[in-house]
Amino acid sequence: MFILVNLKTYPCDPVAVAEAVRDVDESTDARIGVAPQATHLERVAETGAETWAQHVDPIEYGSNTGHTLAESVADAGAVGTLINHSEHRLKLADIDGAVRAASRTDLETVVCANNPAQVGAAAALGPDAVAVEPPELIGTGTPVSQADPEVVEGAVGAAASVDIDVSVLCGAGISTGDDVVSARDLGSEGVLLASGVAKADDPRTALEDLVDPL
Ligand SMILES: O=C(CO)COP(=O)(O)O
Repeated sequence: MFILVNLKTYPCDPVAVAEAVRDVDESTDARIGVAPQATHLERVAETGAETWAQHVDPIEYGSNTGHTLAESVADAGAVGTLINHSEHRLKLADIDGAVRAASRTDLETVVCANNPAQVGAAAALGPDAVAVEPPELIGTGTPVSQADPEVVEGAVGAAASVDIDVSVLCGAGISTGDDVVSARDLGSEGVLLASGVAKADDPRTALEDLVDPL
């Protein structure tokens, strides 16, 4: 299972979380990555944790003030990027452009989607993975794998019917090892989560709990 921790803009210490991600990753068969804010990418990558960007724009080098260039996040040490997170939605053409921008510099891509229909559309753009996250469950602590198992199974089916090589993650409300196991049982190859780690009193313990049953 791939556990990707999105730090959003939560007021946590990104380096401390990254060090916990690095250490817990070494203690488990699961793969763990962390997606800090763009300004923290370099410091996070220097810890040795698998580092992801939260977003890249569908642009090339040039006159793009305020945008995020795939080459720059790769230079900062990121190995992958989220695209089209529910809190950073893009138009379909821009999702396509962002996937291409990431591919230019060999960043792994996870395109987020709200539901199975969007997962099918996202999978058709050729990312490495899609992540289904019902927006109404994000940040609630109610795990998608329990509250809406059909959406996870539907996403797995939708992606497989378009491109069998596109992995499926799920997210929203995931915070325990049991949630991760439920997600796996529904066919998900990983989870995308945020508050369960970023807002935990002790992110390291939260990470250890997440991988414990795997
Ligand atoms: O948006 C999410 C991960 O990208 C999910 O957030 P929560 O884990 O806080 O529900």
